[in-house]
Amino acid sequence: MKTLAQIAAELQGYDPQALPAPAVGEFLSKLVSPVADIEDVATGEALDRVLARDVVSPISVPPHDNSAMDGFAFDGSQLLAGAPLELSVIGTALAGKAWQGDVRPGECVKIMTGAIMPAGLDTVVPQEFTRPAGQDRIAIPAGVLQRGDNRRLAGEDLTAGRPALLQGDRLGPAACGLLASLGLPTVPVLRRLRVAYFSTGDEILSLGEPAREGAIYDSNRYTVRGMLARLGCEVIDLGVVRDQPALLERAFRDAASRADAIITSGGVSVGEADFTKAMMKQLGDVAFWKIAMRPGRPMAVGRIGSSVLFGLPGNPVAVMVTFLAFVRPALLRMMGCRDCAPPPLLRARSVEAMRKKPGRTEYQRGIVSTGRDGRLEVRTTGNQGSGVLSSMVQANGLIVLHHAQGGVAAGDEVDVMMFEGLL
Ligand SMILES: Nc1nc2c(c(=O)[nH]1)N[C@H]1C(S)=C(S)[C@@H](COP(=O)(O)OP(=O)(O)OC[C@H]3O[C@@H](n4cnc5c(N)ncnc54)[C@H](O)[C@@H]3O)O[C@H]1N2
Ligand code: MOO
Repeated sequence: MKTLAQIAAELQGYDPQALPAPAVGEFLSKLVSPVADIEDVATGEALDRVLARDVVSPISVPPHDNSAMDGFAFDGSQLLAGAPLELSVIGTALAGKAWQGDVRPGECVKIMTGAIMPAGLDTVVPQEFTRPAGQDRIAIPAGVLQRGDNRRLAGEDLTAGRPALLQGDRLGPAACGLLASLGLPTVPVLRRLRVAYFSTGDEILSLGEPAREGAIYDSNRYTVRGMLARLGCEVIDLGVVRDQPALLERAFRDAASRADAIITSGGVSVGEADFTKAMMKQLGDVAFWKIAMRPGRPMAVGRIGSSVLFGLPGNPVAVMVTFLAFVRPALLRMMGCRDCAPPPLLRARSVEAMRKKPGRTEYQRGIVSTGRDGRLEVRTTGNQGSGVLSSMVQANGLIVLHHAQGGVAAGDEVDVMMFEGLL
């Protein structure tokens, strides 16, 4: 386990007081490492879990050559360019009930989608391409078909003995279906990541408490809980912790004893009535960053005991932006994922001008839609204040104005990080 000082020494030009946003990901990737414990779970319960080992196909899928269409199977070597073909229908192959007999030249077998191809046959003509040509006979017009059409080959999806999924794959719905197609009732996965969260601040109210002057309800706890749930993490919700050393110490110690990662919100800036930073410093190896970005400028990172600490700024939008850009990729790495990159960027035409100075990364809340010309366009949600949580509800992506980038004119293309389904 490297100390923060060791990681800092490995990074060129590391300055915690003016950290470019791209350097944050690099730092965090050196700070965190994947969990090691493996458990078997039922395939039906494996959604969002991370594979602990490669899964080698025990069988081929599909197990036999079979038909992709309802139609007639025949030996495609009889197809001659420019010529129609007439065939006698000598039997029927059903899905789950194969045709067993011999099929000679001039003959075909009626076949259903998914039925095993009769021996020696390699081509299927869909029913609607044919016309009747007398008792138990069909005609295939010239030019509608090529040899091999509408036949699915054994093993074309998965081949016995080859890896079907790789260690570190995060199991989405398709991967769960794939495991089931292999007949695997259980799958080895890494244990779920345990993440503790608490909000700090004397002005923060929990739900159920009566409103009072100067106080606001805790929203960060709910956004963080939701974002962690989307990642498939086990959430240890420690609620709101008052700004008192004894309470903060208890919360940090409790979190560190139970969680792989601790996320907090608030108390990482330069405010006066803040014991949060002091307690982080006292209990752990923690750096206090000023990131050259907006929103999400102040952030604390490090370790308390063996737990990784992400001390997010208090502003509700800053919490979500820093989570998406930095915490989520770091947690994915801790979960053992092969792919822990931040969401990919896509290009969209900005319908409005945006002011921006080079020297920091800005994440503006954007609404991406399809323009009249069929191309993607993006508009901002308006007020970009980092306390305006409604902007995150309206937005479907973050417009990323990069570190070195200046202002944007209406009509310019910009990068957008889509977050639908992630946040
Ligand atoms: N002199 C400076 N002041 C500030 C700076 C700075 O660099 N110099 N940075 C600003 C930025 S940027 C941010 S972000 C905030 C971060 O401050 P803290 O992390 O110390 O957070 P707090 O002061 O506790 O709260 C900030 C803001 O967010 C609200 N908040 C906090 N927790 C919650 C919660 N759980 N649910 C909803 N809202 C919450 C809180 O009431 C404050 O309004 O500092 C700036 N100031
Ligand atoms: O972290 Mo702050 O959002 O830049 O207000």
